[in-house]
Amino acid sequence: MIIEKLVLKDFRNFSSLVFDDLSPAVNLLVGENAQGKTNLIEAVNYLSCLKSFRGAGEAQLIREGKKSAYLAVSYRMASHGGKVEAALFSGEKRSVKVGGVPIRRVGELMGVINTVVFAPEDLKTVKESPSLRRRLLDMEISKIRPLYYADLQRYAICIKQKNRLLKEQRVDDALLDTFNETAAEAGAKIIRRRAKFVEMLAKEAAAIHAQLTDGGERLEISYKACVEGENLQEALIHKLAENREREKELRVSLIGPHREDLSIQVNGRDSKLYSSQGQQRTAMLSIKLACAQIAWHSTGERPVILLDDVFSELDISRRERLLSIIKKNQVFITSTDISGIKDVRGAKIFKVSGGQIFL
Ligand SMILES: Nc1ncnc2c1ncn2[C@@H]1O[C@H](COP(=O)(O)OP(=O)(O)OP(=O)(O)O)[C@@H](O)[C@H]1O
Repeated sequence: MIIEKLVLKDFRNFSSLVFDDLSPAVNLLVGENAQGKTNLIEAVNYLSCLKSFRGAGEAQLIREGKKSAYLAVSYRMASHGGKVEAALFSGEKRSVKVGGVPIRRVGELMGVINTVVFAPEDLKTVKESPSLRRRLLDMEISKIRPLYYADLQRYAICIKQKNRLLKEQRVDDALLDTFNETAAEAGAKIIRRRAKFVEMLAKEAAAIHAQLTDGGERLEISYKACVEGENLQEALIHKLAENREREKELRVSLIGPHREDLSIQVNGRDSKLYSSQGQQRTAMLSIKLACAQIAWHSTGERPVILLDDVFSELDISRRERLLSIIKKNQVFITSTDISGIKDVRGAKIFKVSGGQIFL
């Protein structure tokens, strides 16, 4: 897919922007620090999932001193084109439209615009808590399987209610059984999808990582679920029954996909504990590019790739290998330094300065 036009009004440090001379290949957004480069790719990404990849809330996205912000992208795919727009208001509910029609749930937007973003914050996914690795899986699967998002929501609500019950003085066993049944039903679907996705991810990411490192490093990814086998739902029911007393004693839900993790190993060792910062960054980049490959295979459309400040961390040969991997996608790359990237074939260079763009 190709983003043809981005319109911003009072979004972050952009008061008013119509950005419509985009390249269908590489777009280099170059400028000094704090000029609005990341804000631009944050806006494109926001319209794909209604979340800021920097973890910002809606209030932070609205230009300081203003009460509302507006963002819109027009896109083109092989079969059709369309428009996604969002209006954000301080203290009021946002309004989101796809093709001019308001949507009520985030799930309705999933997969409409597919982007894969890689930003310095992504290093946390390797280094920090399992919840970030689960979030990566869940976001990427939702983009290609919008129904998965509904299963996740159903499961999350169930676990929240179950945890509330487990905190009560006297736990109603019949109610606990009901929650466990719902958790097993939705949980089994989540585990099945995650396991299948990670199987593809492991293969794609290992190949990309070998390419990026010129065969110098080996990346292995795996997902260890709490249950395995043909009938995951039944296995999960049994496991929950086995752990019922322990859950009651500890007053928290311990078993299920909300407690699982993705293992990321470089050269046979846990990347979180043993890899250098550069190795972790390359591992994460390989994982994100693999997600883009999977999205392409699953939907027939190549996602838009958003790379925030990635070049400054890569040596020239890794930059060149990276560009050859993503050369068929539309790409947005932010950088403070034009040297070393100005010769990228087919690239359009935009200067970003003080919330404005110059060609
Ligand atoms: N809600 C907001 N209203 C107005 N300005 C904002 C808002 N949020 C962020 N900014 C400003 O936007 C500017 C640009 O931020 P951005 O992160 O896009 O910079 P950048 O060009 O990517 O810089 P760097 O190269 O340092 O990463 C900053 O000066 C920041 O203070």
